[in-house]
Amino acid sequence: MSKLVLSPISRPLEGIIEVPGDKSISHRAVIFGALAEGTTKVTHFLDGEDCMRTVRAFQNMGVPIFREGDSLVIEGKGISALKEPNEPLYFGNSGTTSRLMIGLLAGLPFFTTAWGDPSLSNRPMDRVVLPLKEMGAVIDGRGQGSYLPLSIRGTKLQGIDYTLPVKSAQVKSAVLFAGLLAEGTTTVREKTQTRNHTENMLKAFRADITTDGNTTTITNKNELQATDIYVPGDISSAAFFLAAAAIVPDSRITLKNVGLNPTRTGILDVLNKMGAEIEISNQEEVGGELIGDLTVAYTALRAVEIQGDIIPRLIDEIPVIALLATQAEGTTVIRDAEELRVKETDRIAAVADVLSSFGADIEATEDGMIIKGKSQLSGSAVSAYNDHRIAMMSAVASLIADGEVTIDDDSSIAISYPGFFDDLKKVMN
Ligand SMILES: O=C(O)C1=C[C@@H](OP(=O)(O)O)[C@@H](O)[C@H](O)C1
Ligand SMILES: C=C(OP(=O)(O)O)C(=O)O
Repeated sequence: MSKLVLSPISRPLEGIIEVPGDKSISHRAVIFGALAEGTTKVTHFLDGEDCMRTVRAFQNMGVPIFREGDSLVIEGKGISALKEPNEPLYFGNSGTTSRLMIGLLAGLPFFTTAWGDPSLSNRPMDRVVLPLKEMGAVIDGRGQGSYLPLSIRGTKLQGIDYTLPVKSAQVKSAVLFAGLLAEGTTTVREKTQTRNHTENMLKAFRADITTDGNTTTITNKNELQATDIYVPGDISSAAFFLAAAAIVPDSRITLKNVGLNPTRTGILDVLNKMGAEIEISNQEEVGGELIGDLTVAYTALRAVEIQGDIIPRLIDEIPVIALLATQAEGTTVIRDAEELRVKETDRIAAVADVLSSFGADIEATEDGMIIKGKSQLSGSAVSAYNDHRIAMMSAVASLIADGEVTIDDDSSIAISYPGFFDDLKKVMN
């Protein structure tokens, strides 16, 4: 636990930074590398705590995974070489590790137990357990398998045709992983498109998968082909610097090699609508994922309405978007974001609490929030709710507060952005 005291800054933010690798893509690179036959080299892998949970899970199943220079090397020996772990798998704080791994473990021929920290133990797992049970999975735990710890007796699964009841890439991915191991064909349909990194990477590893709009079909394949992966910068991490540049007067920041997959770029649409100018340069496609450099400068912001299909494209950025809204003229309304209630913490309640401590005019609603701007933020002592995104949002807010900000514990930042304060220092000099 480490308490953090931050002082407001008096100079603009300026500079160029490269944010760490994308968390979603890093998890998936480890999973597919471990399932494939051959060596997968992952460059710009995110060394955050969450992704290390996925690495350790596969090490516990006998897959050699190690660092070599800047890369992570995974020596896959194929799906059939995975071994029953001899200890319970610990997924820490990571929802992505849990949902994706449960999908996979359900179809592997051995027994596992999985557990997590107190936050993860309160997050719903029935959203993956229910479709997996329809496929024949044998899973048990509190609330009939709704919460970790879970026991998973891997078994032969049957393909299904499943329409996602929640807008969740984790659920989609869990069913696709199970589909990779199941007999027959598995189809996943989503009403609103969520991030598609699993589909992109399954194609790169030569799985038998097709996508047609929001429908994905996968057929059992025992062999995936190893391939090297470059992990783009995480737009969810870049978001904190996009916001910082937009709200600290006269700032200008460039972020290099950021992932610009359209299923993730909702925050850029929101910033544009708020009046911020974002320059995108050096765009290219690497391994099925779009990347590019982003430059953002300080501008007067105006309020926006955020709802509907854009929500999954910016779900993890809503805490920092709420901070942006406190600096925008007018009333910002965020709707359809009820998923925030079941993240690392209830992010609707946490954001409303933290930003009102800073003096913002914010009201939590059932599925979002209403923020009236523009407010002068004041120094305050806040809780990060043990949530990395709330901790970093609070740190960015401190840049424009008129007094000292104390954050009770900043250790959660290591979940997704271990070098956050080093990068912040780079643009403060
Ligand atoms: O698939 C993924 O990598 C993720 C999907 C999202 O969660 P949901 O699938 O629960 O919406 C997101 O919030 C999370 O940070 C990462
Ligand atoms: C919700 C998040 O991650 P996860 O679901 O993997 O814990 C996040 O990173 O904001």
